[in-house]
Amino acid sequence: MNQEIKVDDQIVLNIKRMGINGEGIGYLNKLAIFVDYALPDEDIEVVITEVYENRAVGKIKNILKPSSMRREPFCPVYESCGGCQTQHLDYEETLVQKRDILIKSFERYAGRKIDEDLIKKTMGADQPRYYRNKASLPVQKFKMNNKLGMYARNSSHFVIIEDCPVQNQLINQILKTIIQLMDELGVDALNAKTRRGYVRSLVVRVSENHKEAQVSFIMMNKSNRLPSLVERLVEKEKNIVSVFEVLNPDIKKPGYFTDDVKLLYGKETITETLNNQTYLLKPEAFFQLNTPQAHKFYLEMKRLASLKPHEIAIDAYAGIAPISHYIHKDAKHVYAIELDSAACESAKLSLKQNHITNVTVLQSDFKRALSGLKEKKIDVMFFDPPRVGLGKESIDLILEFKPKRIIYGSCNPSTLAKDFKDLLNSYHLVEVVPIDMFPYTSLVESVSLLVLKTS
Ligand SMILES: C[S@@+](CC[C@H](N)C(=O)[O-])C[C@H]1O[C@@H](n2cnc3c(N)ncnc32)[C@H](O)[C@@H]1O
Repeated sequence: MNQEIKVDDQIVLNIKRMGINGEGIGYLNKLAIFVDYALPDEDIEVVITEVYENRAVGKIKNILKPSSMRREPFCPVYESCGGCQTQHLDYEETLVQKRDILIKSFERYAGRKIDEDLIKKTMGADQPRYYRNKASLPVQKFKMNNKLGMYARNSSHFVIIEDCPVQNQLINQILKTIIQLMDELGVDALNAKTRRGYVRSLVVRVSENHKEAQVSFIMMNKSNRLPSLVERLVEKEKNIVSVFEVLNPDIKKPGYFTDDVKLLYGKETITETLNNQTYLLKPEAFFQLNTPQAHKFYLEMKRLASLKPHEIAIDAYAGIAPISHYIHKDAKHVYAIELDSAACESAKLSLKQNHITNVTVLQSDFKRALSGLKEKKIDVMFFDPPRVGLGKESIDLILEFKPKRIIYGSCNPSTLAKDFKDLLNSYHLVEVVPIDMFPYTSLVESVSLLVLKTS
């Protein structure tokens, strides 16, 4: 336990920077103190709530000198929900802070000095609100009514949400209609106390450019009234073209989808168009949550790669293979590697629909698929892994292949910087472009170009 400070102490703190979860960080001597909703340059009166060996946590008691960038949050449940972390900061300034988070992560984890000029300005969103094209939200029955909500950060407290201002408005409208129909027809949400009820969560995805909607009911128990609800729903909400029922009775299991998936209405996929190419999205398959920003992300990947017509590329952690779609014309052949079977199915359907013949989809774990490509001369590798990053074993394998260029799309600056630590022994970092994929959250997405060092 730290000797300098204890729980319930009140101190005045000058906030120096923003942390990876959107909190303000100030220092008492050398001890970092993390304060939610505090902003860089502010003087804050803080009450200490937690103390550890190398850090402490505090909460704002009083803002003595507010930042000129402080703004009124636009969501009524901003603080209790916790889904967004930076609504109290001017949007343009959030972009500056995201670049800074990348720089600080490189300083901390990359094991060498990285020239800050290589890290470009964050590409902001033209429409930073109403951007999420998919909502996955729990529902609960309270006394007479069903309610939609979200569990507060690190808590089982259920925060009721009526309208989410970072979610596509069509999703908000569809969710409201579903809740009304659940009340009317007695298709109840799970009651957390009695464990009675049917619906655990609702997943709604919309395609921005076709305005098609797909609804998945994640069910604790089957309800024989669900088919009538769906009939009424699609009558009221004409954009819905695909409805699934997913049976997921194991309350302890995280996630939404199981193998027990049944199409109740319409088609298996919804259609999205990006860059004049059509994607067919199954409900379980990963697709970037912010469609216009995803377009910028893929264009940056294509630009940074500068592929040549004779080159062979790998699109690793491919999802439904949007990167392959964007780059296929520039390359001789692309291998898209993806673990999830629904995503691979969507990828194959989409490639066929777009008459693309020089992309092979390999449904496999990345390392296993790459080991199987030892005979091929891979020139360029594209990576877009989940938040855990690539990790040492994958990097060791990549270094056996030594592709000429690596394009690394990342949604986590810490794991990106840790992966750079090993990669930068053999590669030059040429450019990093942060892209604001999740406005008003602390999440930092980026694309980097690494070029093989020549001896
Ligand atoms: C961040 S998403 C990126 C998807 C895609 N590049 C896009 O932009 O839509 C990461 C993907 O990696 C896949 N994945 C996770 N672990 C994997 C592994 N070990 N091998 C291959 N793919 C994996 C996930 O199923 C997911 O589709």
